[in-house]
Order: sequence, then C-alpha cells, then structure tokens
Amino acid sequence: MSVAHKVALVTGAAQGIGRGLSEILLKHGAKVLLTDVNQAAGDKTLAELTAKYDQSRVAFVQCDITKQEQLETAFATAKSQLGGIDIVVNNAGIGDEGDRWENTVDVNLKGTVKATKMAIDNLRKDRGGKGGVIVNMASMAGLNPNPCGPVYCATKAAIIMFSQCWGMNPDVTGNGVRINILAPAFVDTDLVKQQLQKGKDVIRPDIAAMMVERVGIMPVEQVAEALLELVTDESKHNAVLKISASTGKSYQ
Ligand SMILES: NC(=O)C1=CN([C@@H]2O[C@H](COP(=O)(O)OP(=O)(O)OC[C@H]3O[C@@H](n4cnc5c(N)ncnc54)[C@H](O)[C@@H]3O)[C@@H](O)[C@H]2O)C=CC1
Ligand SMILES: CCC(=O)/C=C/C=C\C[C@@H](O)/C=C/C=C/C=C\[C@@H](O)CCCC(=O)O
Repeated sequence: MSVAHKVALVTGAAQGIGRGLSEILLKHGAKVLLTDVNQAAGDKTLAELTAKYDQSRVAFVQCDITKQEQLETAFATAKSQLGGIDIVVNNAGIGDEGDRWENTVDVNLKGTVKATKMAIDNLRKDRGGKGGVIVNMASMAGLNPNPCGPVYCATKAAIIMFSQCWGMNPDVTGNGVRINILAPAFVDTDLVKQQLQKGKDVIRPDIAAMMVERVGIMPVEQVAEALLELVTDESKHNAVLKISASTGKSYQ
C-alpha cells in the first residue's frame, strides 16, 4: 500500500518521534493531521512543515488523547479538512513515574485505548470507513522489564496486549482494518534527553544511564522508516516491530 494521497492522523505529533513519523508520511505523499496536547508546539511544527510541504496536505488540531471529545474533534477534522482517514498512528505517550505515575496510566494506556477504539470505529468498512491501518506506539520497555519505569513498562506491555486482542477480532480483520505495534528502544527525543538522562521521574536513574549506555540511542528517522514498513506492507497485521540502536530491527 502506498501512503500517497492517504490521510493519516498522528497523536503526539508536535515533537519527537511523532513529528518524525508525520514527516516521513508527508515525504511519501500522505496528508497528515498533526495532533498534540501542546498547542504552541503543534502550531510551531505546523508552520515548519507547511514551509516544506504543500499546506493543503498538513494540518494541526490540539488534542489531548485522554479527552474523548477532543479525540472526536480530531477524527472529525481529519475527515472534514483532509478528506477522510486511512492511517492512525497512536504515538502520544509520557514517562512519569514516582508520585505522578497515574498520569502515565491515563495517557499511555487509557488514552491509547480511547484513540484505538475511535480509530477502529472510523476505519471499519461496516461503519462507513474505508478500512486502513492503525499503528500503536509501545516500546521495548513493554517487552523487557526494567527497574527504572515499572509503570511506564506496564503501560507499554498493556498497549501490546490490548492492540493484539483487537487485532484478533473479526470485526476488525473482516472490515479492512490492520493493527500493528511499534516497539522502539531508546530514541533521541526529549523523553530520553530531558527526562530519562536527567533522572527526572525515573526510578534508579543510575540503572537507566547504564541501559542507555549499553543499548544506545537511535535517531527519530530510524523509527519513522520502521513505521512506514508497518503501514505500507499489507501483510503486516498484529505485528510487533522492535527496533534498537544496538540490535536493529526485528519482529517479535
Ligand atoms: N524516546 C524513546 O526512547 C521512546 C519513546 N517511545 C514512545 O514514543 C512516543 C513518543 O515519545 P517521544 O517522542 O520520545 O516523546 P516526546 O516527549 O518527545 O513527545 C511526546 C509528544 O506527545 C505529546 N503528548 C503528551 N501527552 C499527550 C496527551 N495526553 N495527548 C496528546 N499528546 C500528548 C507531547 O506534547 C509531545 O509532543 C511515546 O509513546 C513513547 O512512550 C517508545 C520507545 C522509545
Ligand atoms: C521512567 C519512565 C521510563 O521508563 C522512560 C523511558 C524512556 C524512554 C522510552 C522507552 O520506551 C525506552 C525503552 C528502551 C528499552 C531498551 C532496552 C531493553 O528493553 C531492550 C534493549 C534491546 C537491545 O539490547 O538492543
């Protein structure tokens, strides 16, 4: 499947991995609705991307994935402003541990659940959708436990399980919808540079530093290429694509 002329909705698209995923989709001819809780960052990224790509192919709408009504507005905007929805990338996520661990459950788990369910309802052909593909952002931390982010790891493991359960549902597979999971290790974004490596909201920052040292940090572009593989290869369904600076790309 080519992404050219397809419409993608990306959450957490204002920076980091989400911005990289949005840009590779634009580079390959897709139309992209950028969504993010951060209005200012979203506006800035929109201005930068419209300077590089046809402004009719990219838009931004503020959306906190924990808010059902904001998700509904985002999906409606993709349809009204960009002409439909073919690809949904549930990328938004945070890594609060310690006293703020419930934020991480709200965003990473509950927000991704809300957005996935809405994506399925909008894509499935028996409900007026065109079919399409959903890619949920998990992490290698959802496959391999570590002592630095027990809640974060749990939310990422839950995203994998939740996504694959829906991927087994005939209402999904029988109505033209594919669901895949992306599971990166460390990526060069604020979540790593401004949080993990600064030991903010991390349990045992010393161990986190050793993990980063051992595993390495990859550029956003490497994750974006992996996303393209999950979106364009129509044989990929319920796949978990792992990607790490030290061990490269492999399927779970
Ligand atoms: N950076 C890394 O090493 C890895 C990151 N991931 C995952 O990739 C995703 C993106 O992470 P990064 O780009 O590194 O982080 P980041 O912190 O650089 O960007 C996250 C984006 O999500 C947005 N966001 C946060 N809460 C939101 C909410 N409630 N609703 C909508 N948007 C929200 C932020 O405003 C920000 O623009 C996350 O799900 C993260 O767990 C997975 C594996 C590795
Ligand atoms: C405190 C919250 C938290 O955990 C913050 C995480 C920050 C970065 C994002 C996270 O998703 C990255 C996880 C990376 C895991 C990497 C290592 C191992 O689980 C497997 C490495 C495989 C290999 O040896 O290459």
